[in-house]
Amino acid sequence: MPHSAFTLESLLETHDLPLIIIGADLRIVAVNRAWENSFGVMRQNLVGQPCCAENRNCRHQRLFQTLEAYAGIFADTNDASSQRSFSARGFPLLDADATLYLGETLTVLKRSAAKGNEAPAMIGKSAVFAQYKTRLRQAADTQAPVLLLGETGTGKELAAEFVHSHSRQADGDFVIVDCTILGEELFESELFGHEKGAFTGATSAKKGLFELANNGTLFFDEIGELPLSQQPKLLRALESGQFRRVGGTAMQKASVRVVCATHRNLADMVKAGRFREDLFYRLSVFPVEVPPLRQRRQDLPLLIDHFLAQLNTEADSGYAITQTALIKLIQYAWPGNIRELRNCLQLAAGLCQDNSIQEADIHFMQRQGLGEPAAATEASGDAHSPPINSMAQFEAEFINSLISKYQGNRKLIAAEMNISERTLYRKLNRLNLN
Ligand SMILES: Nc1ncnc2c1ncn2[C@@H]1O[C@H](COP(=O)(O)OP(=O)(O)OP(=O)(O)O)[C@@H](O)[C@H]1O
Repeated sequence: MPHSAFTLESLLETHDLPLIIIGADLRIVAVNRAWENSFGVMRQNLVGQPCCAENRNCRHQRLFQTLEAYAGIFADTNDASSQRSFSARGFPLLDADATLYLGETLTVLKRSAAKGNEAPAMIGKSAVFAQYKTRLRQAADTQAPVLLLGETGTGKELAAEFVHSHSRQADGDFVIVDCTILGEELFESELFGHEKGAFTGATSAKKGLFELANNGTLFFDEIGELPLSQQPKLLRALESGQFRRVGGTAMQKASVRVVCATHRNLADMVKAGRFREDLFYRLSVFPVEVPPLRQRRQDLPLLIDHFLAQLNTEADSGYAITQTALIKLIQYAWPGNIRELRNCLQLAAGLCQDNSIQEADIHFMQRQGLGEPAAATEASGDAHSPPINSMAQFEAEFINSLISKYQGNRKLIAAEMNISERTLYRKLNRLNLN
């Protein structure tokens, strides 16, 4: 296999969301492992297959016609019995020969307890981790809304699932609301549902995420991104437990446990007038700080073993790590936390010879806006931000020019950059352009 193709495969694997690549003939070109795991189908049974069971007029076909990136919440039409829905982001991709493909990432929104889905294991034994886990158990025992505060990649989504699976709602569904895509257009119809004919394209009635989470947990991921204009609507629904579907007259009821997460300082956002104070108090009854990986460095060997074991099972292989490579991993500050550690090991496994991960196979993410990879000099505490390097400055200037060009419309900016909105969102955070 040519080296470049091999590296691209590795890059596909560093996406922790299910990712699918579709060709203009509406057939599947590639999927990553997260996709195989989420849908329980191996890639050899997928490549070459049609993208959708009924692929006339599907969202993928529309992208090839309009070349416009999309984001929205869709039901799993390939397996209607699963009642699964997911938030999908599609974006155009061009290869070196200017052939057009479609990339799509999915977040499965509803994990059904009825199907015996257990929350994935939370690994850690350090004192900091033990304290944190105790706090999560306490949070699970109360009925109060929980607010998870922590840096990117620290495991907030995993913590939310932990709270759900240890709470009285454990027999209900765990439903994720991705606030980074809930703009003004989508908010009400996705959260509260809509009736048939409520707007163009509403060809049938649809339940909203509140209804889907009835008797379960509604997890608002990145709650700090919820537009100010939509916040009163959410507050009203949470206070009363009632809402109306778009285009409907009847009041609907849903009993949901609310868990939110953010990497932002919501209290500062309240002071700056960017987050409603009443909603902040409503959501932050039980705050939980999610510790960054550098504050629980003792857990690194355990986490490394865990991810290597995962890779060995998935690839039916026997990866092992050398002592010097292990030391290199332990000395690093992990600004991208557990997600960065997992991606780093995945890439190293792809690059190493004879299944033995050496020091040279370990590559840390170049963090635009944060200078060189962070060596861990402090045992704990926050990573300092070195001066912005010139590459990051160049990238920031480029993105700024697109922000002016498209008046801040993230969908259009992401499309022009050939990246997903989620990736754009992470770049904006890293470069402090939000
Ligand atoms: N304690 C843990 N043990 C094992 N895996 C973990 C642990 N914490 C997090 N992970 C893994 O790390 C990855 C990132 O976790 P997660 O998506 O929950 O982070 P997050 O804080 O929600 O990130 P973001 O703020 O960027 O959305 C996931 O693959 C998750 O399974």
